[in-house]
Amino acid sequence: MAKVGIMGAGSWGTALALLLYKNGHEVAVWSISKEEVEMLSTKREHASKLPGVKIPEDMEFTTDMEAVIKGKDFLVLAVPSPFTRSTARSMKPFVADGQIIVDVSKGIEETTLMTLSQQIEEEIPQADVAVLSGPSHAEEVGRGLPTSVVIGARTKGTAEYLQKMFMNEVFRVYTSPDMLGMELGGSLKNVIALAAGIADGLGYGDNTKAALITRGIAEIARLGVKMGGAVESFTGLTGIGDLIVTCASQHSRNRKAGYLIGQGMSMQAAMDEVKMVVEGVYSTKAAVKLGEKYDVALPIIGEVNKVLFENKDPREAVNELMLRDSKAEHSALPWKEM
Ligand SMILES: NC(=O)C1=CN([C@@H]2O[C@H](COP(=O)(O)OP(=O)(O)OC[C@H]3O[C@@H](n4cnc5c(N)ncnc54)[C@H](OP(=O)(O)O)[C@@H]3O)[C@@H](O)[C@H]2O)C=CC1
Ligand SMILES: O=C(CO)COP(=O)(O)O
Repeated sequence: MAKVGIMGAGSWGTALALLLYKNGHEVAVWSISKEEVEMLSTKREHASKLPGVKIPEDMEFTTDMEAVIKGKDFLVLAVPSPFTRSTARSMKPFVADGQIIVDVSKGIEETTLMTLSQQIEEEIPQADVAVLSGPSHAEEVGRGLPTSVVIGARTKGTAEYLQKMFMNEVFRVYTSPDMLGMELGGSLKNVIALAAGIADGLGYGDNTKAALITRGIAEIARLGVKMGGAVESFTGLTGIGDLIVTCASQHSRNRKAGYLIGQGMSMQAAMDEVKMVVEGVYSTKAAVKLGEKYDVALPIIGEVNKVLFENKDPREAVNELMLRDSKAEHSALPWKEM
């Protein structure tokens, strides 16, 4: 049995707290919000985010960060990506040398273009930082539906230790040394999921969605491989796997926000309506900057950026994608000389 501290009591933090508790670990959860701590401690259910999922009486919720960090075998960081750096900075004084922090959030910092693990390593240099990613909606993990994810870490030892801690008969965990590829896949898929939602909101069909998913992963992999990620991370659970679930699922916040935008809502109104974090909105600008920095064409991401931040009509964005210069799908094989 391990002692685990969870930082963040939103849907993902709570679902993972329950999973680790069921695996026999002792779990304490920190939230920045007094109201959230009070609600979870008394109601023993996250009614708005994980309705119907009971929280055990002996799972502690608190705003006391030090108490949740000190003496824990590992920590799980599950706050929205715009708050990863600030939360890590507040955690730093309490984190022991070599203490493991598993980041489970998905995003890229717009100003520095750093992944979340890079930000945490910068803020808490004494920590052993790992990541968990893959197709895993909290609503389904909370209900114990079969799910597969990947743990990425600097060392095989940490990855395999965490694999053992998280894995059970409905939660299958693979390991990977490619933290960069995993994190790029996890954050960039949210931008494509916004596009898929927009297409749904416009009333487009399955053909459109399949094209967005397929050309979207081509974009993500092109950039990710150029940045040093492994192609297998983009063709695996943390790439195409997470992209499929986010573009297709009724649970996806990014797809839902995109849907509302496709129906005519402004970006801000759509985010307010979703009520939970819509990470793709934050990752879009960072993705555009990464495309420029690494000189990689990102046509779908570029159009999402214009729809979100330049009030471009989504129909016009789709038209432009359809009418780009004609080209070959790929150049993996040479043409035959006739
Ligand atoms: N939900 C999911 O299915 C999955 C989510 N993820 C990722 O996990 C991360 C968290 O998502 P999720 O749990 O859904 O988000 P939620 O919106 O459900 O919850 C976020 C939590 O962070 C808290 N919070 C708000 N502001 C701050 C702050 N300034 N500092 C620290 N904490 C703050 C929120 O408190 P309050 O409620 O008071 O605002 C809430 O407890 C995201 O990066 C997401 O992409 C990854 C896989 C699955
Ligand atoms: O990353 C996720 C599932 O793997 C969650 O996606 P959303 O944030 O769009 O709900």
